[in-house]
Amino acid sequence: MILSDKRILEEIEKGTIVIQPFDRSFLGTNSYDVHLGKHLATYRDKELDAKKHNEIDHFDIPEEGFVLQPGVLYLGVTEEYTETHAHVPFLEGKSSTGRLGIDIHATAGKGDVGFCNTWTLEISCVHPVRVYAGMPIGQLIYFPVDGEIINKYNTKQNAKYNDRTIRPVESMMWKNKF
Ligand SMILES: Nc1ccn([C@H]2C[C@H](O)[C@@H](COP(=O)(O)OP(=O)(O)OP(=O)(O)O)O2)c(=O)n1
Repeated sequence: MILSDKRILEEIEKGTIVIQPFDRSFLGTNSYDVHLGKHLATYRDKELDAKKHNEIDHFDIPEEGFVLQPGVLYLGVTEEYTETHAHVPFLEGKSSTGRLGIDIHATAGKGDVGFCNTWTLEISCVHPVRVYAGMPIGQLIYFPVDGEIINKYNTKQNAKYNDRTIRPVESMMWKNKF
């Protein structure tokens, strides 16, 4: 089951879903459109190491937009700060971004119950493509959860991505024990 537009509005009313800023016109039939924040980042090193803290360089998308290049992983961020306390949020692409050859996440679209933050986007493209801050980039959909949650994401010790930020956050894989 996926929450309908009416159910998303009800959950926002209750405070179990928070989307800031919120604009009613961005609500779809069963989704909410999120927008590309102005902050992007790329990894500093050409070769990444999953065991190490790979540093990123931040930069802003200028007024005239920024041309994404194929073969580069860009970390982006949603303009929207979200909280989801009772449902599982999923970040999905939009058909219109997909049709421009833009991917907005690499393998991980699922959020956790209790996730409270902006969403980091793992952006890649097929063609060089100019993107703009504030453009619609993806959509959030919400699934009800079956069963009680023992570890909410915001209380879990290893909730690595719950510190509020307006900039994209690099991989914290190095915090995992392996
Ligand atoms: N493209 C994405 C996908 C998810 N998230 C957020 C929402 C999730 O609640 C949180 C953690 O996602 P995962 O559980 O997939 O990540 P990890 O398992 O790597 O991290 P953790 O150990 O913190 O669960 O990151 C995000 O910002 N951008």
